[in-house]
Amino acid sequence: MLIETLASAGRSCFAAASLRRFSRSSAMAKSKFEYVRSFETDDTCLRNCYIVVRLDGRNFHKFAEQHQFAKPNDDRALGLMSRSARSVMEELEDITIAYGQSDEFSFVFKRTTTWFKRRASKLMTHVASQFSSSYVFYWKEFFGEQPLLYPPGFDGRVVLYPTNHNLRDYLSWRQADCHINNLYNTVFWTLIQKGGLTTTQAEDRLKGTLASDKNEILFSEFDTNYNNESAVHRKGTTLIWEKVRYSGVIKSAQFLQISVEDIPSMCPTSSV
Ligand SMILES: Nc1nc2c(ncn2[C@@H]2O[C@H](COP(=O)(O)OP(=O)(O)OP(=O)(O)O)[C@@H](O)[C@H]2O)c(=O)[nH]1
Ligand SMILES: [Mg+2]
Ligand SMILES: [Mg+2]
Repeated sequence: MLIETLASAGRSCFAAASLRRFSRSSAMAKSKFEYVRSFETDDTCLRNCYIVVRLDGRNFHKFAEQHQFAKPNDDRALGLMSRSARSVMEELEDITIAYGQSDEFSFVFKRTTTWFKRRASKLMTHVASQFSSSYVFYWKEFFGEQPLLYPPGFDGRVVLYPTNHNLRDYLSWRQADCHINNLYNTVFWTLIQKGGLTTTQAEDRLKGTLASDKNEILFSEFDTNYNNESAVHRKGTTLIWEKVRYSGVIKSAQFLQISVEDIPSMCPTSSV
């Protein structure tokens, strides 16, 4: 077996290395292979910037179909995304805000974080792996006996924002994306599920319509006021730490689920 061969080779290397330790000075301890380290590139994130890691589900269009997600929004899937994001915030240091919608979640690290020496690849991979393993770990809590058919994956990217204004605009941008998609999807699926249209007919009906037209279709044809739809569906989910007092000492310990617009009033401007 290849694995066994490598393992026994590893053991004899180790024995040889131990012997050499007695015969060579510590200055000589570096192996001739050490130079390969210099191939690693420096990916330290610029100081003073907010580090944002955004994850997005890989091919979730297919994943949602195969796991029969409700259309346009599946509360089990959204709950599982938020639960996984909570696990990331609990396990990893210095994340102050997380914002999620659909199959994506953004995590905002403190400006001053020195976690993993601000190395982008370390931060991103820790967030992605903690999130992915939590998604699988907590699956049953949200989907019960419905089986997870294959392991889901999430891609990650790191973006730096130098000012509070930029960070707020970033979060507003993701929330605007949520709003635009959700309004479209809500009307689209209403036309199909309640109006009896085919997907092609619904697409044609919505071609070139503005937000006001979509609101009007919902209101006049289906007696639905879009503003009364669930806030989580319209605005996404924001997780922040809530400061709570334990015997006189203030600690950040609980999660609040709030709307992005409420962030400025909940956090001091120096940190957001
Ligand atoms: N039915 C349903 N589908 C969902 C829900 N949340 C996410 N999705 C699906 O997930 C997709 C996410 O979109 P994208 O991230 O742009 O596309 P993707 O298929 O994941 O492709 P890549 O991200 O490029 O890998 C949506 O288009 C939906 O098909 C949900 O609550 N219900
Ligand atoms: Mg995706
Ligand atoms: Mg997405």
